[in-house]
Amino acid sequence: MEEKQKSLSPPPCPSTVTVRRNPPRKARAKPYTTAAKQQPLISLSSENTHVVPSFPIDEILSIQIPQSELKPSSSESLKIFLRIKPLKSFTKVTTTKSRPRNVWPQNPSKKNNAKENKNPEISKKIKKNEEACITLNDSYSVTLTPPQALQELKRSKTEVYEGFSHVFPADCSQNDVYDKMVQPLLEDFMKGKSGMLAALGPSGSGKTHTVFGSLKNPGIVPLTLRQIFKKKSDESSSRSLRSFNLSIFEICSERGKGEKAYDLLGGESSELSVQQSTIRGLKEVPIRNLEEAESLIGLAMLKRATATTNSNSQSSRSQCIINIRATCNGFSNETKMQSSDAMLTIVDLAGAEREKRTGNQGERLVESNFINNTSMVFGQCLRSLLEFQKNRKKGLQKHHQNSLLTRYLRDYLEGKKRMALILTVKAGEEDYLDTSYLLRQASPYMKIKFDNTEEPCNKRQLKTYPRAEKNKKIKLSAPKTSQIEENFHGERNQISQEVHLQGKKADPTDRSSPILKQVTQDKNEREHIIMRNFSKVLWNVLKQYKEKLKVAEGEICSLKDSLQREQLKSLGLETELISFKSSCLVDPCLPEVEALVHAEEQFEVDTSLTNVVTNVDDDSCILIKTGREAGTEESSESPVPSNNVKDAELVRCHLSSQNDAEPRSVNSEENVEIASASTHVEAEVADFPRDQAIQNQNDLIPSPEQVEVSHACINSRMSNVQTKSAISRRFSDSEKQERNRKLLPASSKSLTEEMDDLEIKDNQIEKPQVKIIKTRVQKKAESTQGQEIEVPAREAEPASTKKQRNGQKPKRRLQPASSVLLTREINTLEIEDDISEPKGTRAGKKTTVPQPRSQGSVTLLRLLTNNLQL
Ligand SMILES: Nc1ncnc2c1ncn2[C@@H]1O[C@H](COP(=O)(O)OP(=O)(O)OP(=O)(O)O)[C@@H](O)[C@H]1O
Repeated sequence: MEEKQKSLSPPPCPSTVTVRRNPPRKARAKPYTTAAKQQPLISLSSENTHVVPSFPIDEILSIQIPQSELKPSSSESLKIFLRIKPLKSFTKVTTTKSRPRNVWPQNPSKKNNAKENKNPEISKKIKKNEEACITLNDSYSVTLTPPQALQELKRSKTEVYEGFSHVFPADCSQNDVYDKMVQPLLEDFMKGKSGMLAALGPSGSGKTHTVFGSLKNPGIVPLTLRQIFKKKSDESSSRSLRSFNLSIFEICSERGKGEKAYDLLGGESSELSVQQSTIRGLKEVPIRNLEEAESLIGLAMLKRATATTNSNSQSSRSQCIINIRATCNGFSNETKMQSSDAMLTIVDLAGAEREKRTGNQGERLVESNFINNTSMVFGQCLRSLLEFQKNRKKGLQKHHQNSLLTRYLRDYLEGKKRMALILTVKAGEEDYLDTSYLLRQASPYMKIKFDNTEEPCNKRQLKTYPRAEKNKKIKLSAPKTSQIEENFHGERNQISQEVHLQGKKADPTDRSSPILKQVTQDKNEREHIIMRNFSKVLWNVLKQYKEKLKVAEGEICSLKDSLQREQLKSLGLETELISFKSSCLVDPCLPEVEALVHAEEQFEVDTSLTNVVTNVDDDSCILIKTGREAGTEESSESPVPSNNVKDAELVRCHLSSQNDAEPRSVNSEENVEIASASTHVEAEVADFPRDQAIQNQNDLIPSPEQVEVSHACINSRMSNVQTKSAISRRFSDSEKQERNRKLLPASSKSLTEEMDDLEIKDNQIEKPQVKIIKTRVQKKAESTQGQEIEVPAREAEPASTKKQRNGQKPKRRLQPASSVLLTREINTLEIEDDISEPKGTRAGKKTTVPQPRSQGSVTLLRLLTNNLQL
């Protein structure tokens, strides 16, 4: 009972505070944990009656139960060992470099002592290098302490790595490693179980040394071979039938392009074909004894790619894989060995290296990239397997596809076969980062240890600043006013409490307090920021609206443009409609004109030539009338109704354009109309026999009534002119031309050549009717042949003009504005010139001989001139 009570001593009080940053992992083996924790509880209950003993530090150290709990079980497929490289070797390298050539090797310790005496700086340096960053806690855990420089920067903390199968201290031997790490695997291998051994660590940390060793200190491979053949020799006595084969190959990168495998026991063409995880063509050399095996190993090492780097004078530049295959040819009753083959794989990985440290360049740099990449992938696979071992529910994350090595070792990295991994680390301070990186990646467990006494103060300092963080939260979460107030009051209370704690009496309502002032200022600043942000948002919204308005204005402008275009189109259509109407107005008149002409013929036959002239005058707006045919006689006896006379007049104007060949300059549309009208009258009058005109000269003197009628006719003509001018104002030049082709044929005299061409077309259209008229007029001319008398133009001045000169004004004096222009145009006309001016070629078609202007036309012109003058 006493022994039991002694063993159930009170729980130890730790000398240092260890804070676990990461929460306790569920994957940790719980049976150990619970057992370890239950034990102190029991002891507490049992020790209530006893006197509290003195603080048992020794016992604490002996009760490292958690360490034993982290010891992985032998059933786990992955075991991780740690080997610390002695610092001495690093010092040795340093001294070797400083050793002059052509000098025999000396005792290093003596040499160092001598140097220390000579140069104290060097001794300091060596001493400094001798300071280790890693210390062994026990056989399963180590503590990694950052260098002082990093500690000051607070970039790193002391880390405790635990859960290793075994930690080999710096002074351990190769045999220790073999015994603890290789022996169990070899035993299983000899029983027919495959297994793998791998060395992982930064460059120059002793992987190759651990795996191969030297002649003096043979490593895993030679020791294993020795053991194998030793066992074989033992078994040979017991008639065991087993054979072993050896194959060695390396995986390296070819100029950084890809991974390639080379057979280190093959001939010259040693490159191997790689298909996924299978390597084909690998030569397996049977090994019958240790000597053969060692020689093969030596041969392979010579072939293996190595190079000198800053970290290692003979650095491995490839991943080296050694396979020892055991083939069982029979069944041993003693060992119960299985008949299947077993493979023992030993891997010497190339060491990861930092570029800065190695100073690699060119090909070396490419190699180191490949090595680092492979090491990283291997480390990822390892980490996944470790996590999977802790918590199998999570599942295994697979990374093996990312490199040939991990693909080849897939079964091991997925935990399907047993694997023992030895991590080699350098213990120097300057190796801290490399070591820390490796241990974080490959150690089973890690703890961060806070032993800095300043931390509580820091935490207290942090505690005093959450106000700023609170403010930020408020700002981001668009707070309500009540929330802000609440926080504000909370802050104020907190501050008052703090002040109270400091021994000062502070009134929360006292705004003069500097702290409260600060709070108020903070609040104001916060409000200011809120308002500023709000105004920014508003400003942005306004900007957006402005842009939208601009877009809308642009649309309005485009719509306006399109509207104007549509209006122009409609105007064009309207113009076409009017022209079409006018053409329709002309065409129906043709039969009426024909009827008029027929009526004229009948009238000619029935009556004398005088009557014919009268009829012609009727048709031409009764400009020339005999006194007998005035008044009611015209309306009753005329075969054509008065309204039709106007239409006929229009047609006649149109037709008479063929006879108009006299070119005249035309200033406006109105002038063209009037000119055409006048020329038309002239042509009409000129077509009649001169003697007839002379005969009727006295009769041609119009009465006042006749003058009125003629005025009415002129006014109606003027109204036509006005409408045309109104139209001309509305339309473009091209439209005017088109319109003139239809409405203003009589202006051919004054039109340009272009219009003359158009007239030709018109002539072609109107030709048949014109011919009829011509033939009839010719008939008239034949009938009155020999009666022609040349009459001077001045003599043929009509009496109506004389009457006008005498002051007799016409009843209707209404004249449109365009008539002013017309008047000017008429005034410019020289009647005398017109009379004497010979007709053009076109006129020649009808009247071959140039004739002076008739008296009637002169009269008409005078009449027009007088009537249009203001
Ligand atoms: N435990 C040790 N005891 C004595 N010397 C060691 C030990 N470990 C390594 N060395 C020495 O350190 C040097 C570098 O070791 P090694 O070549 O094994 O490193 P490495 O990890 O294989 O490097 P790399 O990855 O670059 O190949 C060698 O000269 C080796 O003898």
